Parts: sequence; structure tokens; C-alpha cells
Amino acid sequence: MIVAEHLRKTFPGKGKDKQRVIAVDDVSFEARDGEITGLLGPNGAGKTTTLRMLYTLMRPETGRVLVDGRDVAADAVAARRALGVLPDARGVYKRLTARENIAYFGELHGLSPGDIAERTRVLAEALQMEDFLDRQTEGFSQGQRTKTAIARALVHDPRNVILDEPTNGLDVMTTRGLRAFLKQLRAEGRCVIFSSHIMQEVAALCDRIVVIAHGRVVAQGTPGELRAHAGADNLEDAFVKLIGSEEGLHA
Ligand SMILES: Nc1ncnc2c1ncn2[C@@H]1O[C@H](COP(=O)(O)OP(=O)(O)OP(=O)(O)O)[C@@H](O)[C@H]1O
Repeated sequence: MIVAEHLRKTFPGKGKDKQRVIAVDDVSFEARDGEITGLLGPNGAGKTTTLRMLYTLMRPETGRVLVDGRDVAADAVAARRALGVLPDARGVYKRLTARENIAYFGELHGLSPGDIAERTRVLAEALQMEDFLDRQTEGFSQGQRTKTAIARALVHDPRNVILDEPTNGLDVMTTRGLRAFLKQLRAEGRCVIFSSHIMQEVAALCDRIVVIAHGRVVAQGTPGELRAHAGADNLEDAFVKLIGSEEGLHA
């Protein structure tokens, strides 16, 4: 379970007016075990910055993050052990094969060779990676790189999974496979959070949705609650009303 409490993050302005950019402003939500929580918002809304604070890459200026009840600022190493993260930059090692990329992360987590082999087998099957598992990742397609990065992020069997725009740039079949994989993680009782700027993506998968715009949470709840909150018949209309634009409706 991941809890975000009153997170705020600003960046120094680089333009003429030197005005600080408020990337995330008082963001709070709860992502529960056995549920998929979607962070939905248009480009520049603050999704990536929020996720970076959740996985300890950035320190919030105010507020705190709890992973399985523990403040990540108090013990970042323990928090990282409980988290599997697909960051916005996938960055797989191109001289290594997909299997070696996964194994390398397993070694960093202190797993035995036997455990690494078994986790690799399970993840490669779930993510349908068998065809390219033993190929060097240089030249991999975007989908193959994303799958390798996800498998690598989950090699230590974390209870909590954070994915930054996991289906970005993937074709329909790969997206369908990835959706099935995320549902499997949910069925295993894990806490899954992913970000997206595409409403259909979030609607297809999420138990709870946190709508974020201009660094703030403008609404959160189940798809039904969001529709009721916005007084809309369908989620698409609700989203347009909540963020005040049609951005993100058409992938
Ligand atoms: N390192 C940084 N320095 C300056 N501004 C930043 C930095 N990181 C993010 N920002 C700004 O903070 C705001 C939120 O950015 P963020 O990347 O969190 O949005 P996002 O919702 O993930 O967008 P996208 O869907 O386009 O990836 C944007 O205005 C962005 O320009």
C-alpha cells in the first residue's frame, strides 16, 4: 500500500521571469493492495514528478510518502525493496541480453542465481518475452525494451509496483498483453500504480483513479464516483469536465 500525503514539489524557473514551476501542489491519495490505481492527467500535469517522489528519486518539499505504512524518508532502502519501478526513462543496458538485464537487477537485490532464474522464467512467461529473452537489447523495439524494464523492476517480487506511462508507444497487441499482466499483479494482491494521459487506458484497468491537473488532484475515486462527482453520463465527459480540456481523450 502506498500513501501520498500533501506532496509538493517546485523547480526553479529558467525563463526571463525566473518564476518557480509548481510541478506538484498538495497531492494526497491512497493506493491500496489488490487494486490498480491510475494517475490520470494531461501532459505536464505533474504525474512523473509525483511518481518520482513515491519511489524516493525526489524528496518532496512538504508532505510524506508511506510504503506499507513506513515513511520512505526514514528508510529509503527498505522502501525501495518493497517497490518495483518502471521509470519514465527505461534505460536498459544495451550490451546485455534481456535475461542479463533482469539478472543484474536480481544480483543488486541480493537474490541467489536459482531465485533469479525462477523469477526470470515466471516474468518472461507472463510478459511474453520468450522470443527475445536471450537477445542483446541493442536494437530492441519500444515494447521489448519496456517489457525488459518491467521484468527487471519486478525481479525481487515487490509488493508495490509503480509504472510511469507503461503503455506509451506500444501497439494494440502489446498493450493488451501488458493490461493482462497488470491485472495478474492485482490478482496477486499487489498495490499497482500507473500514470497515463489517456483516459481509455485508465478506464480499462483501474479500480481507483486520481485525476491530476496543474499539479493538483482535481478528483479521485472509482470510475463510478468520478462520473457522479462530475455529473456526467460517461467517464469521457467526466474527465473533460474535471480537467477542463479534451487533452488525452484521443490516443
Ligand atoms: N527537473 C525539472 N525542472 C524544471 N521543471 C520541471 C522539472 N521536472 C518537471 N518539471 C515541470 O513540472 C511540471 C510537471 O511535469 P511532469 O513531468 O511531472 O508532468 P507529467 O504529468 O508527467 O507530464 P507528461 O504526461 O508530459 O509526462 C511541468 O510543467 C514540467 O515542465
